[in-house]
This record gives sequence, structure tokens and C-alpha cells, in this order.
Amino acid sequence: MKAVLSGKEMKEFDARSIKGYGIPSLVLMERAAMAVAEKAEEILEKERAGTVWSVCGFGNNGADGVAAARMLFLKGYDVKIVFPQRDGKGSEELEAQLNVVKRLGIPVMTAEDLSDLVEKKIPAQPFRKAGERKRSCRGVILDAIFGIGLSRNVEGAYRKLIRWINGQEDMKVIAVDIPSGISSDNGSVMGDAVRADVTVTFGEKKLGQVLFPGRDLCGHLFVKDVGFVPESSAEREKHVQMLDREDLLRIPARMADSNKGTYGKVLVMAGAKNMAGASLLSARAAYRMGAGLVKVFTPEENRLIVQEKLPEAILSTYDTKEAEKDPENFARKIARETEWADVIVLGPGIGMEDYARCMVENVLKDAYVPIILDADALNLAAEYRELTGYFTENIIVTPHMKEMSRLTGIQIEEMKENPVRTAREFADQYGVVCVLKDAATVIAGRDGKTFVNGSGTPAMAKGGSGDVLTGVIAGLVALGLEESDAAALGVYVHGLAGEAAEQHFGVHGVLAGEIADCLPEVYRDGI
Ligand SMILES: NC(=O)C1=CN([C@@H]2O[C@H](COP(=O)(O)OP(=O)(O)OC[C@H]3O[C@@H](n4cnc5c(N)ncnc54)[C@H](OP(=O)(O)O)[C@@H]3O)[C@@H](O)[C@H]2O)[C@@H](O)CC1
Ligand SMILES: [K+]
Repeated sequence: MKAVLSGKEMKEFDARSIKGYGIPSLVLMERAAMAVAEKAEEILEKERAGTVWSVCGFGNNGADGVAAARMLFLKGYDVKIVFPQRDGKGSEELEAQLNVVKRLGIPVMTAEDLSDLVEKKIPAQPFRKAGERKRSCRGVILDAIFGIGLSRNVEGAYRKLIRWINGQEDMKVIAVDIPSGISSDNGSVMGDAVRADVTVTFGEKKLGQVLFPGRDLCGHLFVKDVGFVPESSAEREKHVQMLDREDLLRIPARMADSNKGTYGKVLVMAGAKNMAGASLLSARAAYRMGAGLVKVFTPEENRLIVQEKLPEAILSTYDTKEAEKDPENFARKIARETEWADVIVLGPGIGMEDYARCMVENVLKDAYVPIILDADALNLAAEYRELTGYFTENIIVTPHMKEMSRLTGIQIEEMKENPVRTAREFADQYGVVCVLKDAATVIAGRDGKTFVNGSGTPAMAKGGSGDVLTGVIAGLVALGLEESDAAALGVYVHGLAGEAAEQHFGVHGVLAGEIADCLPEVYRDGI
């Protein structure tokens, strides 16, 4: 698990080393610049190229850029430094770096000196992967205009320079700390932003590098230790966390002396009449994740297909007409089923009929085991607000952006501006675990624990992928993990399984069921 810091937290973190412990700012900067110069040299050697443009702003990000330019100049590369304009007042560190550069005679110019400074916006290139350039590589651009100190939208000469960088098809772009124009707090583009091939960041990851679109614009991200004094583990835990492969070791082992009862009972309440797909995907994923017993509770019409496609599942069916005619009897049936379960998946594909609403209400009212509330159960809660009155600490909600928008009334664009805050506020308001699904899913758990997921691939942007996630989380609860941990680890494992499925079927070809079937590849390697 690694901490991910906001811009403000990062500022406090580096101030702690500089002011708190007396490590000189220029010492940290020298190491930061060296990490950038090393990465640049690696690329220049590989590409057999010799040109370096260091495009710098007037803060310490710019000072890093000037220092790295000096190091590359001393190695014999053809280096030029570019500033947006002549009259900018620089930070103390920048002035110090510029004094050295002047004595060495490294050319320093301004944006106006560039003959091909463009006005028009460079179109996005959705099919170009980071690191791919159209023509052969002539050299490297160091993007050191803004780092974590970006405080407002970019305009004027700054914006022109950003567009100029994006227009250099034959140069590789290394972003110093974070691509200029990206908010380090939430990854949003503030007016315009650099698309980097590589980003070299210092000390800790920033939220702007793990949330989209910043995550995409970083290209390959490298985190370099530059000598900051680390925080205690209690302090680190207060930050947003990101899981890594080591966390797979937290999946409980299977013991020699065990049986199916040892690994928990998952009840999947999913699927509508003649629509069994969601229940099958969820149940299959729960079994693949390691649950001992999985029962599917679904309309009678789905009996044959469930038996045929997943004979390992226990099946319990209900008559939807009867359920509507005699809700009390239906409630008793539901109570018997929920009593059996150690964990419940509630909602995938159940529809919005009255009996579905009755089912959601009864489960929320009477079941005390962890409940993963997804899809139509969430839509029902949005439509019949009184259902949210039953939200308590045993509930994990797994909305995607549209479902979250229905639940909260907040516009999707607004939530995307700060998904961490959106998930956190929802979890705190209702006392639930909130999994806000998106390309970078945010998990807001108990005790203020918040995670951003780093695994996954666009190959998973397909129908049924969310159903699989419910089964993965349920499987982890069945194995014995606490709800917040099961949710965070479940999202991570689900993403890794998606990556494994992409290896087999390509980025366009993955089916949701194949994500479930690739789960064993993930934890087999991890444990
Ligand atoms: N020793 C250390 O601390 C270490 C720091 N390190 C490095 O320092 C970086 C942080 O440096 P930083 O705090 O100086 O901020 P930075 O990103 O350079 O920008 C601030 C400047 O931009 C300006 N500005 C902001 N927005 C603007 C806009 N839209 N349009 C125009 N101007 C705008 C702002 O002006 P102002 O807002 O004051 O008007 C100010 O002049 C960090 O990312 C890392 O690279 C590493 O070397 C490790 C050691
Ligand atoms: K930068």
C-alpha cells in the first residue's frame, strides 16, 4: 500500500523536511533534478538523440528544470532553456539555479523566440499510447512550467508553451513532477495541459497522477526518492492509499484442514425474469474469488439457465407474480435466505418492479451481514429515498458515476472534478463503504480510510464488469476480510483480472465473464 498526496499535503510534506528538519531546499532539488536528468539521458541514449529543451516556469518546478538542463549540458548535450516571458519574478531557488546557468553560458530564451509557437490547440490523439511518437525522436523536452504550485487556469504565454510542447511530434516529453496544467489535487486539466511520455515525480505519488485525465497525461510515471524525511506509519495512513501487489498477500490462505463451510456463504440476489446474466456473473466471480458456497436467488424463469451455466451454484427461485400478490410471504422467504448468508450481493439486474423494491427493503431492514448494494438496488434507493434510511455500516454501495448522480443529485461533471471527496462525503453521511466506480475507482471505507485504485484497463469498460466486481468483493468478505478492506482489495483484484483478460483477448475483445475467469491468475501469482 502506498500513500497518495494532494498538492497541499505534498507541500506540507516537503516543508517538514526543509523547515522541520533543516534539510536545505537546494539539496532536495539537486536530487530531484538528477532523477530527471538520468531519465532524460536514458531516453536520449536509447533514441541516439542529442537535443534537450527545458521549458521552465518561475517557481521551484522551473528551478528543477533549470538544474536538470545544467546537468545534461555538462554531459555534452545540446541544451536550451525556455521561459514563457522575460519579466517573470522567480523563486529564490530559481534565481540560484539561473546564476549557475548564466556562468556556464547555457542559452536561455523566451517563448517569443520560438519560431513555431502555435496558437491552435493540438488535437488529442486517443489512439496514441504514451511513449509512441509518429516520427523518429530528435530529443527530449523537459516540461518544468508548473508542478504542485499550479494555482489557477493557464493562459497567455504559458498556454502557448504548453501547446508548443504538445505539438513537437519528434521530441519525447518528460514532465518534471507532474505535467504542467494538471491539478495535483484531482487530475483535472486547468485550461490546457502537457501530454507527457514520462513523468518523474518526487517522494510520493500525487492524486493528480492517479485520477483521470491527469493519470493518462502523465505517461509512464516514476516515483523517485529525493531524501524527504518519511512520515510515521500513523501519519501515512491519514492520506489516500493505493494498493499494490504486496496487498494480495492479505487474501486469506486456504488451509489444509478446511471444508466449503470454512470459506463463507455468499447469497447473490440478482437477475430479473429471463435475465439471469448478472446473477451468473456475480456468482461465478464469488466462486472464482474463493467463496465456499454461492447461492443464487432469482426468478423461477432463470432456473434452467443458472443450472446449466453454473451448476456449482445453489439455486433458490421465486415467483415474481406471487411475490407481488403476497409480499408478506415473500418477505418471509427472503428472511430465510438472508439468515443463511454470510454476505449478500443485492441488486444486479433485479429491475425496478415492486417486488424488487420489496426485496431491497426487506434485505436492508433485516440482514445484519455485509451487503453489497449494486445497480438496480441503488436505482431503487434513488427512486424511493426512504430506502437510504436503512443504510448502515454493514453496507457496501458500488455505484458508477450515473448511479451516484441519481443517488446524490450531483451532476457527473461535478463529481468527476473531485471523486475522492464525493465518495468520502457519501460514505461519511450514511456510514457505509462507498465504491465510486470509474476509470480510477475511489473506495471510501470506515474510519476515514480512502483508496484510489490503480489497476484495470479500458478493456473492462463493458456490460457485466460491475456484476463481476460485486462477486469479487463478496468473495473476499466470505474469506474473512472486513468490508472496507474487501472493497478496496476487491476493486484492485478485479482490475488486475481485467488486465490479465486483456492479455488473452485484447483491449477490445474481453467479455465480463472472462474477467471472472482470470481471477485465479491474479491471486495465484500474488500469494
Ligand atoms: N525544495 C522543494 O520544495 C522541492 C520542490 N520541488 C519542486 O518544486 C515544485 C513546487 O514548486 P512551487 O511551490 O514553487 O510551485 P510551482 O509548481 O513551481 O509553481 C509555482 C509558480 O507558478 C505560478 N503559477 C501558478 N499557477 C499559475 C498560472 N496558472 N499561471 C501563471 N503562473 C502560475 C506561481 O505564481 P503565483 O501563484 O505566486 O502567482 C509560482 O510562481 C514541485 O512540483 C517540484 O517540482 C522539488 O525540487 C523537490 C524539492
Ligand atoms: K511540470
